[in-house]
Amino acid sequence: MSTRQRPAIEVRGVSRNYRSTTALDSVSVTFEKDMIHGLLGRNGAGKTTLMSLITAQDWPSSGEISVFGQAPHENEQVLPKICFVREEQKYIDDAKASHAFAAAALAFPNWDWELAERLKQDFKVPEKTRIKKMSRGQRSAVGVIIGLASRAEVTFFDEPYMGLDAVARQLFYDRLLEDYAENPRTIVLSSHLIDEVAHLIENVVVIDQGRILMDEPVEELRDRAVTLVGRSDAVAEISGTREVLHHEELGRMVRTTVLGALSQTEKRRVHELDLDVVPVSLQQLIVRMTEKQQEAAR
Ligand SMILES: Nc1ncnc2c1ncn2[C@@H]1O[C@H](COP(=O)(O)OP(=O)(O)OP(=O)(O)O)[C@@H](O)[C@H]1O
Repeated sequence: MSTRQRPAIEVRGVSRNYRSTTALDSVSVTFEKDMIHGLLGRNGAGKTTLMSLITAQDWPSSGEISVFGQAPHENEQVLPKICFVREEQKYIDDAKASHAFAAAALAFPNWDWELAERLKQDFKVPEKTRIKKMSRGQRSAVGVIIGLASRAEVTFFDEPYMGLDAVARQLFYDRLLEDYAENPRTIVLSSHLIDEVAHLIENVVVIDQGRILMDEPVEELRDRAVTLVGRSDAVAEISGTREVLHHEELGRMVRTTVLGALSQTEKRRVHELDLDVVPVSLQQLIVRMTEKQQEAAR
């Protein structure tokens, strides 16, 4: 028998049709337990729809979803384990941050007040302002705090950085990693800022026009390409006939990203030629791999 544990989330053949739009087209994907997954895709790709279905805020037109082996819809055993942080979260009319946190504390059994208080200071969330009157960034901070302090076994962050400035975004990434290290759980983060979340995510799911285009561990993805920096003739010797994903010229120096890992012989040659091998930009890699998949599907 396999020792592999069952994924936290299983989506099988799920479609969601709106009148004239197929937001999800027979999607099958799993999200492993205790991992940070990146759910990436262009505007309108179907990310929010997929997250809404898994978190039982919407019903699929067809297909099956299970979270910890159970259908999440109207399931009181599963729903307290799921937290969904999204921009257009509705709060009761006069709610202040403290009211939203109190409601979350009731909804999520693992809620941590100490963490919520600390994050409230970190993000400088105003005490007395009603959420309705808060700035976009302050409202995002309230959502992020609920997502982290709920310590839900499955947490979805749908582009949580909307309106957050660079400092607040970094704070969110840092606090997420710190808390995840101490309390591993299943986190799905949707984002357009691929390079910004690249160091956080362990697995990448790319969705496009309602279909899954890629589902792969980040480490494996990174090994698919290499970026070489150095003299143009030396880089050209190694890049040879490989497919170039990206190329920049900086005077006599070039920076080229090519598909395919380096062989041992090539690695030695790279050293002799005094070339630098730098980590690949996940954004470039995903954009190019996605284009290739789309070309192949045509
Ligand atoms: N309630 C709805 N009624 C009609 N069409 C909808 C509805 N919700 C989503 N759609 C459509 O379904 C598709 C997927 O939308 P979705 O919000 O899931 O995309 P997304 O990947 O989250 O996009 P973004 O990155 O722009 O937020 C889009 O074409 C969208 O217009």
